[in-house]
Amino acid sequence: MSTISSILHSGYHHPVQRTWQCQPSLTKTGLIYPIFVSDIDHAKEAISSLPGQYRWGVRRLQELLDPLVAKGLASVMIFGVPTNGNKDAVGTLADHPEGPVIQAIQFLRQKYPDLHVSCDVCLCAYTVHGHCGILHDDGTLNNHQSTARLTEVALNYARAGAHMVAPSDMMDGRIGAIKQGLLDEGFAHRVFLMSYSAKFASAFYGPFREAAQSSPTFGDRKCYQLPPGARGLARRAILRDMQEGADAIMVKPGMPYLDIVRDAKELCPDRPIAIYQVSGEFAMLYHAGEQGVMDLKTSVLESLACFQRAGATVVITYFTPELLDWMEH
Ligand SMILES: NCc1[nH]cc(CCC(=O)O)c1CC(=O)O
Ligand SMILES: [Zn+2]
Ligand SMILES: [Zn+2]
Repeated sequence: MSTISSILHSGYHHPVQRTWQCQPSLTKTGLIYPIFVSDIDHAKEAISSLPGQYRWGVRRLQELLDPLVAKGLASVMIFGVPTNGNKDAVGTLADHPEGPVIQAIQFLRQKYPDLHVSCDVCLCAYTVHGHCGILHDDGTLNNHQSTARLTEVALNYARAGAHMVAPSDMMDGRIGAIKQGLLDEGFAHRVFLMSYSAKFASAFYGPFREAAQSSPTFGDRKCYQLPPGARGLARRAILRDMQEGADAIMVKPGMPYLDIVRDAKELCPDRPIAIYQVSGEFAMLYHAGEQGVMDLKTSVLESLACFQRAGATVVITYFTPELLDWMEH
């Protein structure tokens, strides 16, 4: 015989009651769509590792975005993809006035007045060696020079009109340096700083590196991205970035790291918490759906519900176009 307190099912028998048991649901403004922008103006190159995603030339971005904006797309995150010949030691093309990112910011701001335009800030897609910062001659990271260069890049994105900069490089001290730069240049009141605070050295970035052509030519990123099992380092990085002036904290990848999202929410209860459902997660769900192993819509919506349950308020996902069809608000 069950006791009164053992009865749970009556609390969620009806669909309305089920909504009462859940976090307030995420709406379309909580989604950020990552887009790859090529330095070839008229490009539309399929990315084989990310089915359905393309490297877009600035001149063709409208083809991608007109229908999505009509469905309620609120926010994009720009990733520049320069052709290999243009890469150098300091990532000049990251913020060159004719480069893909600055061109895309200017185009999007002028074409879509209500669109929230954000930029990933990193050097790996623009350096010859494919690392996220500037290197010493012996191949180790020059944290000081890297931070200065990343600050310059973030400020140039702000000057071009970006509403948000999101540094993914993982150099020590870059959040403080960028915040100070934004303050000094008078941008701090209109440019939002989202830190990739808890970014782990993950195999789940594999498909992205093909998309952005940003694989390191030697070594790996384990010296500047967190070891997957390192909860303590993640918590310290979250607290540090909050103290250095991050307006929001991001956790990346998403699904295997939901405990870290919960940690971020508890450490920073008054800031938006973002989660990046990365390229490898997209690929897993996509291929499972395609093979009929799982239903794509159901599993993607479930991942979203779980991100929210863990404490996320913003979700960066390649499924944004589908979600705009699947979500009602
Ligand atoms: N620093 C660049 C960057 N920004 C976002 C991702 C990964 C995104 C994804 O996998 O979808 C990466 C790759 C990396 O750090 O290796
Ligand atoms: Zn990088
Ligand atoms: Zn090392």
